[in-house]
Amino acid sequence: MNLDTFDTTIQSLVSAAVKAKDKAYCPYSNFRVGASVLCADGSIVTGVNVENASYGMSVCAERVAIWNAVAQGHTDFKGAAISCDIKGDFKGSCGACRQVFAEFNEEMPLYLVKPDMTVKVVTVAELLPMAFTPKCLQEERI
Ligand SMILES: O=c1ccn([C@H]2C[C@H](O)[C@@H](CO)O2)c(=O)[nH]1
Ligand SMILES: [Zn+2]
Repeated sequence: MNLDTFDTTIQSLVSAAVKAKDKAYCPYSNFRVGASVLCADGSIVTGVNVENASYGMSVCAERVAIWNAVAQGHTDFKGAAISCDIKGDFKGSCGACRQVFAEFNEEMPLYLVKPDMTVKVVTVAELLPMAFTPKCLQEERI
């Protein structure tokens, strides 16, 4: 979908993810990712992937965005946008990030953004069916 299909809030969310990508710290993969989350009060918080010489310590843009937002007092998320430089088919977030999104809102729309600024919308539930969420811990147990 074209960006002008969306309302101005989502356009801002998408633009924030694309702009954030410039700050990605990815000297090992050279794979830049920018993410943004839309909070219930309308604020937008961004993240980038942050890599490390100890490769396994690297973290994705999506989780940095969520963690930044939580650190700023937000836990009610209405959507997230993710921008990377892949020109081909849209790519969904990694499994770890899907799980972190599901913690807060399984129905949350994710706006996947390609370099030509076309957007695909998928929900967290579509990317991570049967997620283990906080509700699961309230289920009756033996
Ligand atoms: O959805 C994704 C997939 C990968 N990465 C990062 C992790 C690593 O820094 C680089 C290559 O995997 O891209 C993200 O930030 N988000
Ligand atoms: Zn990830």
